[in-house]
Amino acid sequence: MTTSSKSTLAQGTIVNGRWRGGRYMIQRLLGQGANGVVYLVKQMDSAKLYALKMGFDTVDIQSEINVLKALQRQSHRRGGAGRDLSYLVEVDDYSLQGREISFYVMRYVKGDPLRSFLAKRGKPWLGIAGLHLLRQLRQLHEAGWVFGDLKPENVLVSPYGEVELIDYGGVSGIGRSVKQFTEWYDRGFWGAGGRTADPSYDWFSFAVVCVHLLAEEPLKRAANQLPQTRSYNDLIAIIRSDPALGPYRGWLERAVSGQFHDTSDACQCWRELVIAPLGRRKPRSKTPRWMLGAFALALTLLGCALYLTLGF
Ligand SMILES: Nc1ncnc2c1ncn2[C@@H]1O[C@H](COP(=O)(O)OP(=O)(O)OP(=O)(O)O)[C@@H](O)[C@H]1O
Repeated sequence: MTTSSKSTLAQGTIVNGRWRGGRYMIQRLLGQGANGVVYLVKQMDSAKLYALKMGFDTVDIQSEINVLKALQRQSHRRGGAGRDLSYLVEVDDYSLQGREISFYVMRYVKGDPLRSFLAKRGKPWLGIAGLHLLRQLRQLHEAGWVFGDLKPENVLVSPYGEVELIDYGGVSGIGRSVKQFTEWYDRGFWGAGGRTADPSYDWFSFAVVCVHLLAEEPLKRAANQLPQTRSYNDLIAIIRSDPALGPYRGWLERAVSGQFHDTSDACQCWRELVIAPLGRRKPRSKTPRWMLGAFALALTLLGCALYLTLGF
């Protein structure tokens, strides 16, 4: 049905859906990955903004669409619980110079990739963002799926730390093989287990994402070793010794060794370690006033986000 295209479309191009008649005007390129290209588009009828992904390869994009549709059906059956029903908006084909290109339209997520979010807001915000991310994974796991290709670029974070997973191309049914992964976050790469899709595969990737964001240099050194010397023990050694990982140490060690009962348990443990420091903060002495002000503002923002996230 479809051939692939790696060229990008210019701003102002109208994408006409061949079968469903939807019309979308390209506003700008949002990003391009291995599987496709994603544009910010305006729906012509409603003037609403969406993200539109065109696949390079029909089979890959179709499997992504199938997962999103299955998640939507599951959510319908559960009366709206689970994956947001409004995420997948439309699926269609676009004719371009005699070729058919499959595309889907999804909610436009206004946010920063996890790494830029933390660079802007500060490393302590990993607590909030991580909790939102684990809740998303819990929903997915409870519905019978594993995300698979979890990495910082696939996590978009809103200014208050709410998280949206993007790129469902790596999602697999529990019990199947993980179909798409990225080396550093892959359990097999570290000799820490197989590539069967089970919730612990995502816990492992989530833990390496945290190590990557907080202790990048030692992770890079360990990952760059020869495959025959690189091992799960290198990860454990970093987790046990790197000071930046201190607050998360216990959780990370359990995650890389798959020691949670389920993802609900993983969420609960993470929630506890996010709450714990709140009772321990003391005002500092001899600190310039402007710094106290900035610190108070940052704490207030983090506090508001915590309040909204944890629902005190
Ligand atoms: N719903 C969305 N809202 C906003 N931006 C998005 C959305 N979906 C994707 N993007 C942007 O487009 C980029 C590419 O999207 P995506 O990761 O789905 O492509 P891919 O080809 O599957 O990538 P990969 O090579 O990581 O598999 C993302 O990094 C992100 O910046």
